Amino acid sequence: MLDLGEIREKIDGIDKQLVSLFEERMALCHSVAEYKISTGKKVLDTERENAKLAAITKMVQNPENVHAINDLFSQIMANSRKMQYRLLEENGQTLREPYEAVNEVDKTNCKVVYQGVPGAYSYIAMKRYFGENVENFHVPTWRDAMEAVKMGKADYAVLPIENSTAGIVAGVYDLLQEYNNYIIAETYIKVEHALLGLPGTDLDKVTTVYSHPQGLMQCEGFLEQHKDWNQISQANTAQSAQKVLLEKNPSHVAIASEEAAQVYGLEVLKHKINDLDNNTTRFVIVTNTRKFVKNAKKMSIVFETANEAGTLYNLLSHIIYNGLNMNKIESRPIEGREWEFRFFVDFEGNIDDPRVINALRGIEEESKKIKLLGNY
Ligand SMILES: O=C(O)C(=O)C[C@]1(C(=O)O)C=C[C@@H](O)C=C1
Repeated sequence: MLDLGEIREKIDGIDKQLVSLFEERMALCHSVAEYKISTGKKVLDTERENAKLAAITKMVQNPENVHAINDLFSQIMANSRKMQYRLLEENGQTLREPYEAVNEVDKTNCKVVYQGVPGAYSYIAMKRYFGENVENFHVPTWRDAMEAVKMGKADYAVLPIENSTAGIVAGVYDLLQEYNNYIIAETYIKVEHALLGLPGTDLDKVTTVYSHPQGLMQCEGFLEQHKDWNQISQANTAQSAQKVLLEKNPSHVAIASEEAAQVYGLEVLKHKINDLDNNTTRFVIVTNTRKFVKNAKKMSIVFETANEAGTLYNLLSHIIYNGLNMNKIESRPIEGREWEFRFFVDFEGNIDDPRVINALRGIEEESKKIKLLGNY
């Protein structure tokens, strides 16, 4: 019977040599970094890495180890690159673009744009974030809102980005990628649908209910009790409320927010008729300059990868290596390129934190394209 203690002692001896050799290798990579700092040569040299892996594969004696050794050396070189990026940044060779640090979002002297009509959830998000009296206007589409911010017609846009039950608002993700507008803040609004009607509406006489398809779906349980009602979809919930007001027909009702009842002078016939209690929408506040609040804690980036095995894993490794907590990843197809994707990633961190700087540097160097969407 082999003695475990003895075997472990041998393993310890080998590990000692591995550590010492690894440190020797890293010291050489420091010199490589110095060379690259003075010559401007790129850190990632895929040709050299591939040649290295091929050479190493040839040295392996037991074929069983080929895969593991390739994996090991890929990791060793990845660590070498991460160390080199840190040195480059420390030597002032930064790829960072300047930004303006502000203490807080100026909510008083600004004009805000939102998509939809008064009483819509974007309207509610705007009022809750900027206050009741904020100067504002509304536009028909999210793109119009982005455009208004880009052209300086509004200082900020309020856009829905995800809902806790329905998932992401893909169109807004795509616009964030397309425009050079930046997220400066976010706000969460609990979606609470109410049943609205003309003052004095008799529920027994209702024939028709209007709402956005999501609104109808989210109140399925309530509508089950009124199977005889005609459910008619509208472009948004607030518009449904407006329709009830304009039609002046007491047998027509709408599912919308209580704010919409206020805006359109309707009566709340039933409060909180949504099936789930935890239905929340996250909104982002977007502006047209690279302006971030000083104590910002969340980074949002988007990057594109080559369609090759392991690229996403390698890019995310920069976030993990730097000890940053990644809390979201979404992929969206790249227009005009079949089966190629860009990835939207959120992680915790501030743009001035050296760990964030190092992670962004690594992704910038090793992805096809990266864009900072915001730090908020
Ligand atoms: O030889 C280089 O150019 C290095 O930077 C060293 C090294 C390595 O660790 O072996 C690291 C990164 C490059 O992609 C290739 C190789």
